[in-house]
Amino acid sequence: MLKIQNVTGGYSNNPILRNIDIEVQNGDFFALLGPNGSGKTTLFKLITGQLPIQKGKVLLSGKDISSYSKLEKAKKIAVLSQDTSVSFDYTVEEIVSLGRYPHQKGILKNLSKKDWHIIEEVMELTKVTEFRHTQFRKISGGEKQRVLLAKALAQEPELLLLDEPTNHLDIKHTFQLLDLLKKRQEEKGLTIFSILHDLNVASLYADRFALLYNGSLLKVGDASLLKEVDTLNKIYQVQIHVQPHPTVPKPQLLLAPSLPNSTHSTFFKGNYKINNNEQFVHVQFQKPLRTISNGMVGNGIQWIKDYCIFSCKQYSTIPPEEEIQTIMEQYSITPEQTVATIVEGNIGDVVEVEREIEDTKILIIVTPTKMNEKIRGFNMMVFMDGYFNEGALVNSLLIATKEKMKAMQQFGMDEANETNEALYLAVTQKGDKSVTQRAVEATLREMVQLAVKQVYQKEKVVV
Ligand SMILES: Nc1ncnc2c1ncn2[C@@H]1O[C@H](COP(=O)(O)OP(=O)(O)OP(=O)(O)O)[C@@H](O)[C@H]1O
Repeated sequence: MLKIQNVTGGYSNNPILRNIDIEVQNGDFFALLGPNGSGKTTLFKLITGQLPIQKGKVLLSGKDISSYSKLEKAKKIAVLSQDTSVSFDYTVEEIVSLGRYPHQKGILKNLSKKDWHIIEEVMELTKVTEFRHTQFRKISGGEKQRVLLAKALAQEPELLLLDEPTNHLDIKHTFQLLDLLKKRQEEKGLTIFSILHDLNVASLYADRFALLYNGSLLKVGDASLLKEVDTLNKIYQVQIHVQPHPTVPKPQLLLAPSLPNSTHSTFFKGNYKINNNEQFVHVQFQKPLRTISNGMVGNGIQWIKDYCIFSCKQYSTIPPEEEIQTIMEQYSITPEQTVATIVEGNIGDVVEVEREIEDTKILIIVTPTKMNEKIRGFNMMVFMDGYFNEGALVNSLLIATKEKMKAMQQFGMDEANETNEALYLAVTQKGDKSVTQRAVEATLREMVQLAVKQVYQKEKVVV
């Protein structure tokens, strides 16, 4: 549909953009990304003919774009730029009807029945019908944006060029506008080429992406381009973390403030305290840790400061969340960053095991759940002072579980024991990213074994 071939160009003799090659396929939603000043608007202007191309060419449906007449071009391309100013004092409806101009026939260029049908349809789609008779200058920036989109759609273009179309829009209208464009793309095969600033929004809607940096094309590709964190960190100069969207199969970026980040905290020494008796264990840290857990409250992956296990004689019919809330109130534990589980039986004394491997400190806190003075299960909290990605977190969780089972079997307990056991694994996310997972794994195994053994020794269980 649109082929940008080795294009160089810019303002007078200053070629802002150099050797740009981009191909936009028929029916694609293509997002042009890049930081401020990277040349996105300049490229836009080179395509629309507002700026002369110094080298290379732009092809539209295989034909040099400069060989199209103005009217021919207007039948194929509609442009929605950032400039929402309009020279005359038109009403909204008049502006939208201007979009039909390239299709009007005859000398008088009157609007036909079909033209009116399309005008009504696009005004409905963009939700501007209600102010159709209002002067364009009297509506808000976001409403103007929608009216100009209606005008662009009234043109019935094959290709829609958009320069940051969501600039003036709030979240609701941003998503409404992009939903509308996506529908138009899917139902009518509209090809969309849009400058977008918000990488997460771009990820949700676009099929292909181009990344401009300093006037050069850095990357072209599908959504996996947004997973190239090192490239994005470099060109946007912010700390970016990528993660999958929980319901849409697209990546989403999380940004971190560039505040001083201490390499390693000394979080084990004096930075946590343990309260423990037969009814509960409460491990409290001064700062939250990224935690993966099977808690009844605060489960999944969350930032947690308070790690609780409460005991009960027998599970009641009250939902555990409510029961936990009551218990937490009783002990004055705030619920904001808390993970908590209720287990059946009494809670035994805690055992703490601490190690350091390759600069990563690991602390394991284990408590047994007991019934009739017999150990029925083990609750385990693993704290690690280092950076762990999600794969490493899941892996560590698996190792801790497996090793606990093995240790329990060595002491004659079988896994058929149907008690609820708490497993919390927490990391500080500080320090060097390249913790050698293998070394951590081996240490973790040894620590879990030791912790379980010490619980048996403490509880004076004879094997
Ligand atoms: N009219 C102009 N005359 C000369 N240079 C210009 C002109 N407009 C922009 N530039 C320069 O061209 C470079 C690219 O600007 P451009 O507007 O294309 O960037 P952009 O990627 O669209 O940025 P933004 O995200 O801020 O809109 C900038 O260095 C800018 O200073």
